[in-house]
Amino acid sequence: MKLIVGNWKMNGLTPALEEAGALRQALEADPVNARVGLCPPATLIAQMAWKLGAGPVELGGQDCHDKDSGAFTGSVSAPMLADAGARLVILGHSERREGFGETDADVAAKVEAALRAGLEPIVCVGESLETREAGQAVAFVTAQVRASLPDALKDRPFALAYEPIWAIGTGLTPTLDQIAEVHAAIRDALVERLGEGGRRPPILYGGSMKPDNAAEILAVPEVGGGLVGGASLKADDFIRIIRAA
Ligand SMILES: O=C[C@H](O)COP(=O)(O)O
Repeated sequence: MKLIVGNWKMNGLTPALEEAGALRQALEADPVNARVGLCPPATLIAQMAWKLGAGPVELGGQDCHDKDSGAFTGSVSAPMLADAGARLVILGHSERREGFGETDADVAAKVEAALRAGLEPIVCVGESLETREAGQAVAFVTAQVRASLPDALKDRPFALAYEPIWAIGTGLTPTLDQIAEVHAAIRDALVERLGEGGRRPPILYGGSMKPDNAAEILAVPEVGGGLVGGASLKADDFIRIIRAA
């Protein structure tokens, strides 16, 4: 079963709760064979949890601190996300790695915090255009996988997301062969890092996934779902991507 997760990033005020309600209604009226997650801004999680109830949409955060509590002004902890109603949390998104200087070690510490709070992490990796053009995409991304996943993930539910930075919000996407190549390499790195275990964490694709390209991307081997930014903001578009799964 594919996992399709919407990441609203820093978008969404109270009226946007209606989009979440519309998503729930559509999925209840016509259920899908997919797991669906939605990661709104932290300010909306608690209200959205009431709106979504125990329905088909799981809530997530977009980041968390690596400490459970303390003097960290402005930060949100993993227990706070869980308390508000989240079950998932996106970690290591390139907008955090690039914009806030998060290292692989920082991401690994946040993954441990998420697991302590009972959250399911979605760990993001992805190369810049410069790295891809230098022929280093696979080496770069697999190095991120090896360094961002702590031992604590063994036998715990989690997902990875491959998001080429140059495809995020640009309308550009890699070819299906390029997606297949990186996803296969991520799977190998994952097995090398954490062993086969009993589970097979999904590897999501993210970066300009839209209703009209979702089906072909989701059919690529080792693409276990999607991490959707812009196209998750409107329930109609997001539902079309979910149904493509
Ligand atoms: O987390 C989502 C990704 O950054 C993709 O964003 P996008 O679908 O707007 O390109």
